[in-house]
This record gives sequence, structure tokens and C-alpha cells, in this order.
Amino acid sequence: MSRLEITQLNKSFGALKVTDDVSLNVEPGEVHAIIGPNGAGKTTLIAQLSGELRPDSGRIVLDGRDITQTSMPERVHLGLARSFQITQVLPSFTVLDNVALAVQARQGSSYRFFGNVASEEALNAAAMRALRDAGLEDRAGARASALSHGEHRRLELACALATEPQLLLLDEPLAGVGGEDAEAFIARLRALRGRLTMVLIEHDMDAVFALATRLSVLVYGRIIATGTPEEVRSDPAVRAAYLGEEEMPA
Ligand SMILES: Nc1ncnc2c1ncn2[C@@H]1O[C@H](COP(=O)(O)OP(=O)(O)OP(=O)(O)O)[C@@H](O)[C@H]1O
Repeated sequence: MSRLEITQLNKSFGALKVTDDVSLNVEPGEVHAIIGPNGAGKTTLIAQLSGELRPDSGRIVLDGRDITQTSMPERVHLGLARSFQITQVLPSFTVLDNVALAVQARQGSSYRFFGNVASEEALNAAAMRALRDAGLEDRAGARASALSHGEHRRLELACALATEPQLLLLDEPLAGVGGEDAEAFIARLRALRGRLTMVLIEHDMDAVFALATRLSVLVYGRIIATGTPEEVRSDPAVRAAYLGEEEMPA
């Protein structure tokens, strides 16, 4: 069974068709990148997957369950997390406490943050696991406001991981992140490959080709190609669509 099945999804803003009959399967453990020129409809597609936007028609199925009409919080509960959107980092809280709050949000009211030592320890242990996966464990005690931009993005990743998602939607995780920070981030995401399924939108083509197991290319709301990085890279229609836009690695 596919982790995610998107069938004939359509979404328009007025006369502008932004998602045009999109069908796509994402298999468990894969990193599926969605690339395409500016304005192709990538963010709009992700927003429909997260539940922020409702499609006009079509179906979204997560692990065999139709979630097309399911609310955003319920989707999170079902194992779908959108990084960089579902969590708001609290700057005056420590890195660890920020992630612990995200763990607590997943666990609902069954845990209390204060008052019960055992539950607090469990909360912190789960938060530390997420911090390790995001490569931020050595910054656990720092205030979130003291983090660099790259570290801040990894904190957001840790908060998303704290919800233990089956499917993680990553919307331009490397935006504004450069150099070593970007490399560290890509290494973290690579290490997570196979453990959870990811749908990735990213403008940095080197990162996309380093991470994606498969890619879909979106142009004017339509998927013009889906395949492995090699297949997509050599597809003439894809190269034509990218001409004069973003660079495709040779
Ligand atoms: N809420 C909205 N109302 C009207 N038009 C919208 C809305 N959101 C997006 N659009 C339009 O839909 C089209 C697709 O936008 P979207 O942000 O999904 O593209 P994108 O591929 O993510 O672009 P980018 O790579 O530049 O982030 C654009 O033409 C955009 O102006």
C-alpha cells in the first residue's frame, strides 16, 4: 500500500488552475521531491496535503484512509506533519523545551508538563531523540532565540519529528540556509531517509538531487514527469520547462 495516494486533485484560484488533475503515489520510505518553476503550484499542492487548503475535487489517501476532508490537526494525529508551518518556535524557551512542547502536543493531555517527574523525564527523552535526529542535541539547553538561522530550521525539523510522523512534508527547508548549515541539514535528512516518508519542495537542485529517491515535475499545475533523479534529469520535456528558470544539475 502506498503511504500517500493523490488522485485527480484539482484546485483553482478564480480562473487560475493551480492544481490540474494531479495524481501521484508516494511509497513508504521514499523522499519524493516536487520540483517545478516558480508559480507552478508546489506550495498549493503541499497545502492541500497538509489540510491547510481544500481541493476543489480529487482524493488524498494516507495509509489507505481518505483524508481529503480531514482537518489539519487530525492529519497530524494520523501521522502527517508539515515542517516549518505546524510549529511555532517560542524564542525565550530552551531548544529542549520547544521540542518537549511538540512531543506533548502529540501526546495530548495524557502527559502533564509540570508536576509529574516520570512523565517529564519521558517527555524530555522523546524530545532529545528528536533533537538528535535533527543534529541539535548539543544545543538542547540554549534559548531558541540564540540559534543561528540554520539551527533554527533544524529546531523546526526537530519539532516536526517530535510528532513522530509517518509522512513529513518539507516546504523549502533550505530557504535562507547556506554553506555548512545547508550541508548539515541535508545530511540529517539523508539519515532519516527510509525511516519516514518525505515529500520535499526545494529550490536548491543540488539538495533535491542529493536527497530525492523520486521526483515529480510540476509545470502550470500539471505533473509532466515522475521518476528517479536520473530519469527526470534526462527527460527533454523537463529540461525544456526549466530553461531559463532554475538550474538542473548536469
Ligand atoms: N491564495 C491564493 N489566491 C490566489 N492565487 C494564489 C493563491 N495562492 C497561490 N496563488 C497563485 O497560484 C500559483 C501557484 O502558486 P504556488 O505558491 O503554489 O507556486 P509554487 O510552485 O510554490 O511557487 P514558488 O516556487 O514561487 O514558491 C501562483 O500563480 C500564485 O500566484
